[in-house]
Amino acid sequence: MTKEQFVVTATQMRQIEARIFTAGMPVAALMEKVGGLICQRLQAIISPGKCVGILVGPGHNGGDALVVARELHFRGYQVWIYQPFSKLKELTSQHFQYTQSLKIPCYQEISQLPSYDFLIDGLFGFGLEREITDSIAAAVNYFNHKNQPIISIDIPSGLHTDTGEVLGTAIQATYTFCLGLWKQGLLQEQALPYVGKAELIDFDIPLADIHAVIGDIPKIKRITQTTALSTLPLPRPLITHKYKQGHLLLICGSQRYAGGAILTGLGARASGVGMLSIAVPESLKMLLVSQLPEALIIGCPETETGAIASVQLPENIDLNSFTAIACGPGLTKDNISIVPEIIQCECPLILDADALNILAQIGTIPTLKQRKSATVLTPHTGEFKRLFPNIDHTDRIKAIQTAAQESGAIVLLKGARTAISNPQGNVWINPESTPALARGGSGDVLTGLLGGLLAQIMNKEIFIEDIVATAAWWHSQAGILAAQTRTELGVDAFTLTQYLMPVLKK
Ligand SMILES: NC(=O)C1=CN([C@@H]2O[C@H](COP(=O)(O)OP(=O)(O)OC[C@H]3O[C@@H](n4cnc5c(N)ncnc54)[C@H](O)[C@@H]3O)[C@@H](O)[C@H]2O)[C@H](O)CC1
Ligand SMILES: [K+]
Repeated sequence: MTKEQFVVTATQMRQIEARIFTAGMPVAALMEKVGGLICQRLQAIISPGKCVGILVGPGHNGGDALVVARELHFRGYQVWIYQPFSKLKELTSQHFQYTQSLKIPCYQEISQLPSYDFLIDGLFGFGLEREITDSIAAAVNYFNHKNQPIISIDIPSGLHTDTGEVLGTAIQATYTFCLGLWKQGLLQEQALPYVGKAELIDFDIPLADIHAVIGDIPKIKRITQTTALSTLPLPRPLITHKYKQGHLLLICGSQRYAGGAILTGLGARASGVGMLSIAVPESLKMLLVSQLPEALIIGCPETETGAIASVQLPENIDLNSFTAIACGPGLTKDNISIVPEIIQCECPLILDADALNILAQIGTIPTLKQRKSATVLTPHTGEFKRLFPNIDHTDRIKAIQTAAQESGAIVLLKGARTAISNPQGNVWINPESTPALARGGSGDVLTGLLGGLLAQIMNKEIFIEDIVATAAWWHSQAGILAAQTRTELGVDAFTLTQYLMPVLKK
């Protein structure tokens, strides 16, 4: 595992650092090393001679900031310090004293502050214990309103290290330099408006110390490009044929939502799955054939509202001839017998969109209890609350762990920070996405892509959860790439399908 995959709480970080100190690394030496690494990084962002304001807190976050202040001062930046605290930790106080002997200007009142080009936020790190109030809160709000770039050390001051919630108020960082290991709060949805562009500053924490504290297999992992690409069925074996590359059945579409079937099919196409069958209402059959000539389109009997009345497969093909089934996009809730009809299939089953709404209607847990094979649910927040109305939804990570554990399914909760949990409570968080994906149809593409990937891993030692994480990563990277070229307004779902391949090429 690479450092980028780990996610830690404040307690875990404190325990890991305590091991390093007990092993003999002096605290001051670590702070010096960290301050030097931050300074190196800052010099790549702030051109020489610029004016840099440094916010200094009472703890070691402040200590880091003072090391940075001193080093930027020696490198010719115009540095001033804002340090409004009366009591500082010993090491922080020594660093503060030295900056004063270097005549680096220091202010206690925001009214006296000079102008600045950049602000370094060293108020609080993972030692934040309570709400930020009074003059500190006023200062944080003052700096936020100045609308000038702020670089937060470790965590934007004011954010809860584990939950990402705002304690009173919080710095809205342009960049967050997270130190050593990713803090869990930075990956929480509610932290998004405060974290800005986050990067990890590795200060050589020994892997042994990490595993000693968080165990051999961490409960919560951050999806990275390395882990995502490692599970793709690439390269393909030289000797293969279309039936060995999986056979996916999509059950989707209705006269009201024909496009959902097409988008799901296009997502599946991009996955490279060997055989693709798409069951749609009979009246959509020719439309799908025209859009996806390589797919086997199955025209099903339809209700008078134009929804699939039942999944009627051609003779000698039954549900168990497929290596994955995905059901839901564009289905409508007109016919709720579809879910019970397919729930017994022996291959991995993905339920999305209206299949989830039907599942919620007929009873999530009792229905899923019938499953003998893997099930993946891909709700957005609204569908998730309907599926699991009785669980606490405040902390998204705990909510999907509970839902997965109660239902026995893998739950992928879509959002700005899509999170995945398996029934054992292992969690994968997708750390990057784009608001460009917040459009109708994006989810259909993900369902097709995920279905196609799941269909290809049969009898391989790839965990289903890893493929689900890969699909989430791939889908969001396509959105990010498309938004880069077409702006965040230019990523309609069809365009998104066209950017799936370029992500792999990249
Ligand atoms: N542990 C190390 O040696 C290293 C830590 N790193 C950096 O230091 C911080 C963690 O340092 P710590 O002193 O534990 O906590 P903070 O600097 O975050 O400050 C907490 C400090 O502030 C007081 N406090 C907490 N909440 C409030 C509040 N709402 N209002 C006022 N005061 C508050 C609390 O009593 C503490 O004294 C970590 O994030 C890193 O930045 C180094 O990177 C490596 C060495
Ligand atoms: K900070």
